[in-house]
Amino acid sequence: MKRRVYGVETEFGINYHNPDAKPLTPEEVARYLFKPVVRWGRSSNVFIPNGARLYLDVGSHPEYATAECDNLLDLIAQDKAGEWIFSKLVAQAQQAMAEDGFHGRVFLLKNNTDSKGNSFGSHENYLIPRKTEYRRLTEILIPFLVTRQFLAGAGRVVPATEEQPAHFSFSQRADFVLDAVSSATTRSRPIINTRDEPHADASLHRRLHVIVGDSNMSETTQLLRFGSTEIILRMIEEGVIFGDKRIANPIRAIQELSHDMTGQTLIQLATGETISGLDLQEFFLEKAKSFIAKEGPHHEHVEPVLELWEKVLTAVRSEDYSSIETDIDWAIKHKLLVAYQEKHGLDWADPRIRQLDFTYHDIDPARGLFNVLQARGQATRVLTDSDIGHAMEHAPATTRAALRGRFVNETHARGEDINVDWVHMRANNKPIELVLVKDPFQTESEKMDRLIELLGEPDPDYQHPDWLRA
Ligand SMILES: Nc1ncnc2c1ncn2[C@@H]1O[C@H](COP(=O)(O)OP(=O)(O)OP(=O)(O)O)[C@@H](O)[C@H]1O
Ligand SMILES: [Mg+2]
Repeated sequence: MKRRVYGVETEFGINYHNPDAKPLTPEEVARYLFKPVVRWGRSSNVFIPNGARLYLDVGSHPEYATAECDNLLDLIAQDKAGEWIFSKLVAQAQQAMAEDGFHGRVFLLKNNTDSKGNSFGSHENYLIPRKTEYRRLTEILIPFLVTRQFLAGAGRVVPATEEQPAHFSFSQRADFVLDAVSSATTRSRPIINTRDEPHADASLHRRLHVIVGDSNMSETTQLLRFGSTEIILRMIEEGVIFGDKRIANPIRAIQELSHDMTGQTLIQLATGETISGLDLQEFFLEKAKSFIAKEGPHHEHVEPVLELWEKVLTAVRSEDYSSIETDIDWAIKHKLLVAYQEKHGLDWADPRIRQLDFTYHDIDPARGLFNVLQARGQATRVLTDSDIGHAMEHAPATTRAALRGRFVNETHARGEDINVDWVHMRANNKPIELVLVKDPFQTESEKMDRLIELLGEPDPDYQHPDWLRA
């Protein structure tokens, strides 16, 4: 596929610091967070004007799933827009709680594990042709994903256990992965989830669901994460021969590699061969470079992604991270934590260091440590603030999300009761069939035009609530 549809889902962690006698549970805090959402959309599971889905599942991990994007920068902007929307919802929740006599502080964290050892995800979705042989795809993709943590891990302070002292690891998520491929997302927590829900014409397409990734704060890291994976997918689809790189025990490998910051841990392949994690990832980079040299780049971000990919592997190999300490989440975090340790004479086991790890992921623009570093120019960007503001209010223009965005805008401006999912849109009180958009690239629909005409005049005073505006 030269033009691909992507989407990313983020589950956020909630922290509540509670000075009151009667504590609020994370579930109760989540309910405060979603009050304005329910007021606006009559549900805690809504599609918003930028085409994204915002919802509160069982438990207390609010989720934001971006609209379908066909361009990496759109994808990153749509994902960041989710952080900005939730940060407005946090401020509103904080106020509503204070009015009810609760004086704690709410923190929404875009990370993948909490202090109690729970894990929550960041799921990537890639449109792939149905004809791609799925088994071959997973056999190539899993060794790539097991070693992708060098490129896109968000870094984690790992508390001491009986076997190991406290230390820093590449990945947030690696320790919680339990399976290579599976159709369950929570129970077995696989690298690739095989549940077959294409949200598209199933005879043509499949939606590849990668659930092993860390949530990223850094825009540059996101570019490398999604961009490198997309290049590998393209190569698989073009029939590039990778040889047999299956890892004998992918779960053990992903965990061991995460904890060795040299990248030199040896892993055993199914063929019996052993190879270091770094050499395995380097193999994919070299393959990608020669493929692109031969075929040419298929979109404008291919070359920058390859350059960044090489830069990161060189840095890991030299164990000198200075060339990537503004680009890659784990390296940005590592630099920050090491500087703090040196200044205060602390080690990895100190609870203050662990706290800083969490605070790195706080989505609050003024309080979150990543956001503070970025504002000071210590994290490189691929977007501007106005790109993100735009993505809060506008769906991507080049996928069916454009139709969904238009539908949500037009119906809310008329107070219509609606029903929406990734492929369907319906105004419940209008006697017209639902609009069905199975093609993720479709941006026009006559049926939608007719439906909107039927709706009559919009309320001239209608405005989306503040949390949906930049
Ligand atoms: N055909 C498609 N190809 C690739 N990505 C898609 C396609 N259709 C939708 N997406 C993306 O897939 C994601 C779906 O998010 P959603 O949270 O609804 O996931 P799910 O896996 O269907 O369900 P759940 O999270 O409830 O288990 C969104 O980011 C969306 O943009
Ligand atoms: Mg989801």
